[in-house]
Amino acid sequence: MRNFNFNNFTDIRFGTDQIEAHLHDVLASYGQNVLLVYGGGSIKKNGLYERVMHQLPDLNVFELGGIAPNPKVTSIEAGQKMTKAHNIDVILSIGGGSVIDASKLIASAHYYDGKPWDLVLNTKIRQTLKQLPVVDILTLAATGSEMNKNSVISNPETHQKLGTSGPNSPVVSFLDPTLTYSVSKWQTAAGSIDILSHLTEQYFDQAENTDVQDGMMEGLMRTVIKWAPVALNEPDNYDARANLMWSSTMALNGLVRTGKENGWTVHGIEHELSAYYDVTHGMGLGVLTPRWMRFALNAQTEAKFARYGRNVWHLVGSDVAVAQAAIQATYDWIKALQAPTTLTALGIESNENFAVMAQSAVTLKHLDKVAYVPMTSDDVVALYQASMTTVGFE
Ligand SMILES: NC(=O)c1ccc[n+]([C@@H]2O[C@H](COP(=O)([O-])OP(=O)(O)OC[C@H]3O[C@@H](n4cnc5c(N)ncnc54)[C@H](O)[C@@H]3O)[C@@H](O)[C@H]2O)c1
Repeated sequence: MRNFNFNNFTDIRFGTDQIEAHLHDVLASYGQNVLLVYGGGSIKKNGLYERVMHQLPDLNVFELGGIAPNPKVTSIEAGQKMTKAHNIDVILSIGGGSVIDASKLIASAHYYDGKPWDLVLNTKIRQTLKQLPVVDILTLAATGSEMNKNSVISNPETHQKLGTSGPNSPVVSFLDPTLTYSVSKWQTAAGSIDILSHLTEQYFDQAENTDVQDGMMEGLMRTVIKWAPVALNEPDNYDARANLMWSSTMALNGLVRTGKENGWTVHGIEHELSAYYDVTHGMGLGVLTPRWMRFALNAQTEAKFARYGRNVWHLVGSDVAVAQAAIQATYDWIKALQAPTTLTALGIESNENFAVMAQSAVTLKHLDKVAYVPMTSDDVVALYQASMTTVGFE
């Protein structure tokens, strides 16, 4: 286990009716001027917007809607202008990971006079800046953005989708599972796959003997595997939505990454897919993960894959048999969520960009050094190529 520092100051308000009980006072404690950030407008259709505004009659609420999935840097620029123009005291972010990610970067950009993309390219600058407080109301269980410092921002002009980390996570996060009843089957599946991927990325890691973290992750993985199909079939099953929501937060609030090397191989490779083809993040991960597992299984890693098979999938048998069956079980679970199982099914018809995407993933994520099983750009091209068909899995 590596050395680590761990703290997380996000105040979680989990469950129903927390918005009515606390939202007003939480926001007012930071000031009168609120920037409300949201996405495509589903909050206006499902009544959440009215419900929130009803709580805030005495606050000055300015609105920035239209944050797109895979949020674009242009939205951050718009938010930066608004926070400065209206002397914003606190950001209220309502949505999934895209909206919360965008809000956290806007919160930093408020204290910066240059272009927000500078802060993505150079996280060190961002770390020296103050950050507006971000209060969020989570509407989709997936990313853990509600309790971490990360944002992932896209720049379509440069074909880049990059992670950036701020000094603070949201100050308060409202997690009401009932708000996720309206999440579509597609997004429920994508979010659940994202949660599982966050866990496998941290579980299969160069640091050894991290039993505290691995045991917690096995429990979280079993939870997602159990409840995602239930949420898909019964969208308003509270227990399913509650377990998915809390596992998404716990998977990426920093707790289980402690003491790890944190190679995050598949995310680096997926970010290139989203940057070039704007695919749904979780769906890209769902296609790549089983193929990456096949790549990563070797004599050195077999015992860890067998542990995954026994403790997560309840498989029995020899190490090699359990390891292979666990990878197939991962693929079958993703398929059963009605998720695409090939890049072709995600609309990627040609391999023309694979070489440049692979090179970028290896360079940005140092996949040749910190990955669980180091990868060259040729390995990544082969992974993209293997993800074009179901050969080996069907
Ligand atoms: N910050 C992090 O640590 C982190 C981790 C992983 C991924 N990400 C990033 O987060 C983004 C993905 O976020 P996401 O998976 O939460 O999805 P999202 O925020 O992009 O939302 C996906 C879609 O679901 C809709 N939606 C949201 N809530 C809904 C609801 N209650 N009912 C109906 N529709 C709803 C949105 O309008 C949107 O169209 C990607 O850019 C990804 O790279 C961030």
